[in-house]
This record gives sequence, structure tokens and C-alpha cells, in this order.
Amino acid sequence: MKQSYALIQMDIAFGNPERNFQQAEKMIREAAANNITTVVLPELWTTGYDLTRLEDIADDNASRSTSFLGKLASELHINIVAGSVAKRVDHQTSNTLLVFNRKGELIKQYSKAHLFRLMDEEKHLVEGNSDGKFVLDDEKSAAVICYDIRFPEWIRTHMLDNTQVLYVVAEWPKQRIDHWRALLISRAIENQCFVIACNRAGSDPNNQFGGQSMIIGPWGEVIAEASEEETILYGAVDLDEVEKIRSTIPIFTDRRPDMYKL
Ligand SMILES: O=C(O)CCC(=O)C(=O)O
Repeated sequence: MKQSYALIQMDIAFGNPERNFQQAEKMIREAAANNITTVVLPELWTTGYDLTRLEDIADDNASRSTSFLGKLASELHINIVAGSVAKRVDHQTSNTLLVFNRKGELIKQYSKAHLFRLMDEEKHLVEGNSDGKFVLDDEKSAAVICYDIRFPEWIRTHMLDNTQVLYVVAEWPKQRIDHWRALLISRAIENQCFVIACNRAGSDPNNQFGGQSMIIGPWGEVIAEASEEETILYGAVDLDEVEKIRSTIPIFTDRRPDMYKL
């Protein structure tokens, strides 16, 4: 199955949902005009890391984001792996990823499982407790958020039932962008899957972000890679490659979980 992706590497306006909704719509419409199947947005794209103001700017039950993205997905006839938003339910806010199919249906929500203390997430957000698996265009897929990629055992649990595509949405700082690149390529090689990874561009009062969104194949090859600037990264792939690589080096047959004490 052929798929073509557009990764919206936005410069997110700090604590300014109005501006971010406008900019996301402009970039999604531009991407959709390029005959793609799936658009991917970055982490916390409505608010950025303005965590101390979540009381004012989080999205109640993610309802504004859901209605906005569902309408765009069905009108433009594209899938949207809609990054994550600050979703508030009963005074608790999670960092929650939303996935829409081309009919505009919300088919998956995943809340970030590993909160990133270095950016105070655990002080303002509640962690998720369920996995990021879903099926999009009949392809087994999974999505995780930023810091989650430092936990290979978490990613592996998503890959054990023949998952082909791993989406990663992030606000990854420039300071550690070499880790971003190395971790993403490692996750692709060790799981023999496509990695579709969308980071943000720009800066906020505390961090400069590294961009470098990436599309990586199941052999670890970099198919497309963005610069540091705000941009849309495009890339087309053939998901049948996954099966070829997995039959050449059958790691899922050869693994010895009986010996792994985690
Ligand atoms: O793990 C890292 O270095 C970056 C993680 C991060 O920025 C996040 O999870 O928001």
C-alpha cells in the first residue's frame, strides 16, 4: 500500500490557540492540495508548552480541536494524525493525540504515557494509561508522543502484532536534536517499521525547538528530513517494504522474550 505524508512542522505561538488554529488550517489546506493521504501535526500544537496557563487555554474535552480537525479531514478527504492537544476533563489535563480518518471520524485518542519532568509536565498534566494503537487505511499503526521514544520497551509493545507505521509527534528541543535523530532511526531499525515523526519549529520563552521532522524506512533509511525552519515535509512510501525487511531478518520470530526480564 502506497501512502504519502505531509508533516506540518509548525512554529507554534506560545499560549495562543487562536493563532495556532489559523496557522494549522492554512498549512493543512496547503498540504492537502499536494495530493497526500495523511497529514501529521506536532505535539501540543494549540497551546505550546504554556503549561502554567492551561486553566485558561486547554481544550475542554478536546471538543474545539475535534470539531475543527474532523471537518477539515472530511472536507479535504485526508487522514489527520492530529498531533496532540491539552485536553481538559474534570479539571485534569492530559497531553492527548487525536487521529481522524478521511471521513472525519475521530478513531483514536492517546494520552502521553511518559511525562517529561525536565519541562515540568508532571506538575500540570496527568499521564495516559492506554496504548497508541489504531488502524488507518487498513494499515496497523501506532502513535506516541515525544519523550515516549526514549522507552524502547513501550514502543515494542506496539509493534508485536505486525504494526507497520509508528507516528511520533513532538516538541523536541534543538539542544538534544541529535538524540531525536538517533532515537528515531533506532526505533525504525529495531522494529523494522516506518517512522513518521513530526517536530515543531521555532521557540518559546524557555526552549528553542529543533525541527528536523523525519520520514524513515524500515531499514533505517532517511526518506525525507526537514530543516529547522517552519515548513511542510512531504514523503511518499510503500508500506509493503515492511514485510520484505521482516522476512529478510526475522527479528519478530527470533526474539527470546522468555529471557527478557523487564
Ligand atoms: O526527551 C527529550 O529530550 C525531549 C522530550 C520532550 O521535549 C517532551 O517530551 O516534550
